[in-house]
Amino acid sequence: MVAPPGLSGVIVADTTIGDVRGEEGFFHYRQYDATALARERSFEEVWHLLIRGTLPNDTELSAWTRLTAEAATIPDDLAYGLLEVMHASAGNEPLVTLRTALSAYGALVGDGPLWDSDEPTKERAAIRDAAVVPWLVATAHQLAQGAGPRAPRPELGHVGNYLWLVTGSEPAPEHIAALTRYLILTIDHGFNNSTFTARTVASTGADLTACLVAGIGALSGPLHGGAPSRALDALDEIGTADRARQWALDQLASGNRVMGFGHAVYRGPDPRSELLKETAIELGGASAELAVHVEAKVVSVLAEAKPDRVLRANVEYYAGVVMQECGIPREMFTPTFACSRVVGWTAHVLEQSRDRKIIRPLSHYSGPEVGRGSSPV
Ligand SMILES: CC(=O)SCCNC(=O)CCNC(=O)[C@H](O)C(C)(C)COP(=O)(O)OP(=O)(O)OC[C@H]1O[C@@H](n2cnc3c(N)ncnc32)[C@H](O)[C@@H]1OP(=O)(O)O
Ligand SMILES: O=C([O-])CC(=O)C(=O)O
Repeated sequence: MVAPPGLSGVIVADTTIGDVRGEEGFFHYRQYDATALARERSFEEVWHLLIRGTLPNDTELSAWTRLTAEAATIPDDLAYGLLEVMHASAGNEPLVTLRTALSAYGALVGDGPLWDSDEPTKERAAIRDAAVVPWLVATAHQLAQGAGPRAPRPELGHVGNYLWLVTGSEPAPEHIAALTRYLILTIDHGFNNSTFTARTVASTGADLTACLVAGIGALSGPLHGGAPSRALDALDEIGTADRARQWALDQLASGNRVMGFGHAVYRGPDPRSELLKETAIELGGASAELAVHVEAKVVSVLAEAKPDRVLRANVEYYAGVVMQECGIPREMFTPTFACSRVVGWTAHVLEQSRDRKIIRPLSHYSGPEVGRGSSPV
């Protein structure tokens, strides 16, 4: 059996974490509409849902909030070694420093392979790694600016604390609300490339941090998580709405993809893009207005160029506009995405680790003919 290119449309695992129904333009976490969760719930509640399988009641939420806030603090005896590594990587993009720092943190903590761990140990590692990523990301950014790390402010909640760590200012309630929506919308998304990557590593029984570092690597590419800053760069380049159509035509004529458009699974609107568009408009600002105009022009140019494919704005398009309005610098867009997706990766890694079957497909050899005994001489 030969799978289609990119494994498109192939089901490779069972999951109870969530799903994307591309034809319907719908996705869910566990048994809840993910966009409803993004409108109504806190990040901590959805995190609990992904890891423990249920939305928490008040008592569970208090305990979970305490647990995750404690896990977000690097123990003093490890902080020095970790900061040494991060300083050495500070000249890189924050996402590169994140993957380096998370790997170093995993090494300092010294978890064993998932294969040998019991469920409570695996869950502890999952919470710890996901909790610490926002601080690592924000500190990577601080070090790249030649500044020192900021002390976490857990009383602001997971999202408010992240905004504080990145911007150094008291976060506005509307920015916390907007970023919460974005972060909940991007926690998980079926078998996207980075999640599949993390699960593939998990299927070998490797340690949990190794799975997450692999996921970060996958997320860094422009076709996956690396698009929002490029989408915003494009808006800057376009400048005014009247230039959008020609700009899009030029992109296609040069063989370029328009970043923030198209999707591997959605065959109509991406529901995340619709909610983020609403959020961007609520936040106001010139970028949102321009983005709305440009979206319409780009969609019509793509429809002319690819009449047999519906290519719409994906989650990354308005993500950049929302993050910019919240005061997050452009080089921090993909690292901010990593802060939410790490929760999805950990849920998937825990699930995959319960299935003791290694993921190992086949390839079709298409080189010169060869047989037993073929040798270079
Ligand atoms: C969180 C996320 O990862 S969301 C995705 C973020 N990435 C981007 O925004 C990058 C731009 N978009 C893309 O590159 C693609 O749409 C992807 C990677 C998201 C999906 O890729 P695929 O599943 O291979 O796309 P799909 O099969 O729908 O492509 C169909 C055709 O449309 C073209 N196409 C798809 N997206 C775009 C785009 N944004 N700009 C121009 N052409 C496009 C493809 O090149 C393909 O053309 P072909 O038939 O001549 O080969
Ligand atoms: O599902 C995908 O292929 C890409 C995506 O939107 C995501 O990972 O959020």
